[in-house]
Amino acid sequence: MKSIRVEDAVGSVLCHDITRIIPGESKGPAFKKGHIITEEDIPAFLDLGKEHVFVWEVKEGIIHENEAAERMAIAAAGENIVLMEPSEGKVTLKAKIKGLLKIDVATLNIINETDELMMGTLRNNRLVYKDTIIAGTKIIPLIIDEEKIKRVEDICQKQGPIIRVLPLLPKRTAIIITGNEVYRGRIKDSFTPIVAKKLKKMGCEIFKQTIVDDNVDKIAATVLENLAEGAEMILVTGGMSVDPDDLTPAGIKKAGGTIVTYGTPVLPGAMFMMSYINGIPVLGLPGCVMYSKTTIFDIVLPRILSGEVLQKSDFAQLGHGGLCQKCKTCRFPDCALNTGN
Ligand SMILES: Nc1nc2c(c(=O)[nH]1)N[C@H]1C(S)=C(S)[C@@H](COP(=O)(O)OP(=O)(O)OC[C@H]3O[C@@H](n4cnc5c(N)ncnc54)[C@H](O)[C@@H]3O)O[C@H]1N2
Ligand code: MOO
Repeated sequence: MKSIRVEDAVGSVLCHDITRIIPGESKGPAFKKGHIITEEDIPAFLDLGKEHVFVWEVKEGIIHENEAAERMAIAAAGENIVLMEPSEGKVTLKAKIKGLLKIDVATLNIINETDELMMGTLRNNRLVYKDTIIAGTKIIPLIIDEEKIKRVEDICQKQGPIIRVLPLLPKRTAIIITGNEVYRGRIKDSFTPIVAKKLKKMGCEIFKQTIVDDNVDKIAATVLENLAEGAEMILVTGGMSVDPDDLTPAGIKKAGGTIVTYGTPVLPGAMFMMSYINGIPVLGLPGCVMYSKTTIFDIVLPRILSGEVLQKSDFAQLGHGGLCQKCKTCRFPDCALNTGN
C-alpha cells in the first residue's frame, strides 16, 4: 500500500473509502475501498479535497479482489448455478432451478486451506429453490497473488465442479399401507395424505395406493405387483418396529429387496429401511414419518429423486447432526439436521 497523487493513481486499487458529506443532506462513501481508479474519477477526488490516496498497484501476478472472487466462483460452479456480479471482493452463487444441492465437501475443504480466500456454501444434499443463495466466494485482502486463484482453478478443473444443483426427476410412486387396524377399518389411514403432500412438493404423485394387513406374503406380493405396474418408487408404511405385527422389513426382503440399511442414525427415523429391487427404490417408512414434521424421509427423498443410488455410508454420515430438535416452527432444511456429507 502506498500514498500517491490522484493523477498518478489511474488503474490502481483504492485502499480506503472516500466519504462525501453534503451538509444537512447526506453522508456516505463517494468511492469505496477496492474501487479501481479511472481517469474520470480524478476531478471528483479533487472536489472532495483528495489530492493523494492510498492505493495498491495492480501489477503482473497480482489481481483485484473482484476478479479473483469471480474466477473462483466460475471454477467452482457446475450445472444450474447463476453467478451474481462481483462486489466488494465477493461473488454470490444462486440456484437456477429447484433441485438438490451437491457440494464436493472434501474439495471445498482443500480450497479453504488456502490463505486469503474463502468459499462458503449451504449444507450438502439439501433441497434448494430457484434463486436460493447457495454459496459465496470472497477474497480477504483487496488484491491477491494470482497463483492462489490458479491453484483453486486447477483443483476445480481436476475434481470437476464442486457446487452443483441437480434437477429432481419425478418418480411414479406406489404406496402400500400396512397394518391390521387400517386394513380392518378400525382406524382411518393417515399416512397417505401426509406422504402425498411431501411427494407433491417434489413434483411426484402417488399412482397407486394399497392397504394390506400385517402379512409378510401379502406385503411382498403387493410390492411385486406395483413393480409389474411400472412403479418407479415404492413406499411401504408402518410395521417397521419390533412388535410381532411389525412385518414390513420381512415383506420387503421377501419381495427381493437388496437392503441398503434397516435403521438410520436419524431421530425421527431410526426404524427406516432403504432397499432397491432392480434399481427401483423401495422404502420402509416407520410410524414417525406420519406424526413428526420432519424425518429421515425428508432427508432422503430429494436425494432419491435426483437419481442418486444411496449406500450404507450415506446413511452412516447422517448421525452427526441426525437429531431433530423439534422446533415449534420447523425450518428444515435451514437448521442443524444433517442432510449428509
Ligand atoms: N419397544 C419399542 N417400541 C418402539 C420402538 C422400538 O424400537 N422398541 N420403535 C419406535 C419407533 S422409532 C417408531 S417410529 C414407532 C413406529 O414404528 P412402526 O413403523 O412399527 O409403526 P406401527 O407400530 O405400525 O404404528 C405405530 C402407530 O401408528 C399407527 N399407524 C400406523 N400406520 C397408520 C396409518 N396408515 N394410518 C393411521 N395410523 C397408523 C398405528 O395404529 C400405531 O398406533 O415404534 C416405536 N416403538
Ligand atoms: O423410526 Mo422412529 O423415529 O425413530 O420414530
